[in-house]
Amino acid sequence: MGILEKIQSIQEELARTQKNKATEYHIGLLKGKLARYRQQLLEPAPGSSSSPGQGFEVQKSGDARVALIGFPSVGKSSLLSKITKTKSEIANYAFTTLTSVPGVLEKNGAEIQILDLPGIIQGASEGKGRGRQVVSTAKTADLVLMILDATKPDDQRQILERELEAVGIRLNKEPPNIHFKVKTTGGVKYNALTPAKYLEEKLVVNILRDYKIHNADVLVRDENVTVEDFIDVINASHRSYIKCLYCYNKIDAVSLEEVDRIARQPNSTVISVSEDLGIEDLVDRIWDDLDMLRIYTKKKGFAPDFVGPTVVRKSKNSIEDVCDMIHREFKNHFKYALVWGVSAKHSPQKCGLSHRVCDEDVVSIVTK
Ligand SMILES: Nc1nc2c(ncn2[C@@H]2O[C@H](COP(=O)(O)OP(=O)(O)OP(=O)(O)O)[C@@H](O)[C@H]2O)c(=O)[nH]1
Ligand SMILES: [K+]
Ligand SMILES: [Mg+2]
Repeated sequence: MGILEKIQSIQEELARTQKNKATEYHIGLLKGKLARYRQQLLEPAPGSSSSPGQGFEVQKSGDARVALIGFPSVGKSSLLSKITKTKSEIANYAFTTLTSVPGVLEKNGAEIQILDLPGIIQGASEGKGRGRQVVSTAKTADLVLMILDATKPDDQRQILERELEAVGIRLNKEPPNIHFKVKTTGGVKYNALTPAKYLEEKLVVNILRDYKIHNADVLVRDENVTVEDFIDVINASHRSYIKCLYCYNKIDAVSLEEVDRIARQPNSTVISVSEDLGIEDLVDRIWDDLDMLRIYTKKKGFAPDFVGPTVVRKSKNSIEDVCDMIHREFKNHFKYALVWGVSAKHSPQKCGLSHRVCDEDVVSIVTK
């Protein structure tokens, strides 16, 4: 049996197995196996030079990358052409775009790379069309902008989510709170801070056995983690936790009531590229979701540079991170930093490398 058939047979078994307490354990094992085969599918076949799991090779540029993911003809290229200076071919037939087309969105002095991609369809992650390349490219993004057609049924979103999940992308989710470490001896040591509701030691041990892991520490820190979460932790090196903004295009073609309903869904925004509706809001949302901070650097005796801010992420916002953004060598010559703005207790505050900056702080780095 090939991997695709194995995957299919497990999926069929999962579909016909009723979910209840008695089958929970068996379902857990099946899910572990399924994840293992899916992973194999994404890896190049031994001896082959091609690597099916690879994305389109587009040089990363700017301060962040946003990938446009969606079915054919939902308006991905129309949007790219609207918010960047790049023109990507637009037409009313499916699969107009056949490769990855990068454009640059300028916002708040930052440069955000927007990647227009070919449309994907159900089965993309298993290699239908350019699908696998597209979903693999999505993995490299800081934000997935899922473009949806407001005139189409709700299930379009779920189908796309499943395709992204199949290649290990987890949308709008934090990594599961499980400590996991593979060891060389000692067997599997399972512990939970409070008893896990959906996991038990025997299942954990047997899933690990299927992965040929016989020695490991497992500490469950959150009672709500699921079997899927545990499988994700075993496969952590192949998982990407990425924010997703759901963007419904073509609202010019649906009723106001429908627009209102869609706009109220979580992480969702509504636009019409052709009627120029909601575009500014969308760009603001992209900026917010990328969690970027603008830092204005200042040389001694000069006014701060308010035109070309140094951009850092909220999760990497120490003075050390700011130094790294300016120059690789910078922190080696670092003496102290002067900081003006929200993060400073007084202006300016003299700070070390670990000080955390806020949006629009002014920073002056003093070197040795
Ligand atoms: N009614 C309406 N049509 C739109 C809107 N935006 C784009 N379109 C039309 O939708 C069709 C597809 O647009 P594209 O930008 O080529 O779509 P795409 O998602 O890039 O398509 P592929 O590259 O084939 O995957 C074109 O005929 C556009 O003119 C919109 O806001 N409203
Ligand atoms: K199209
Ligand atoms: Mg296109």
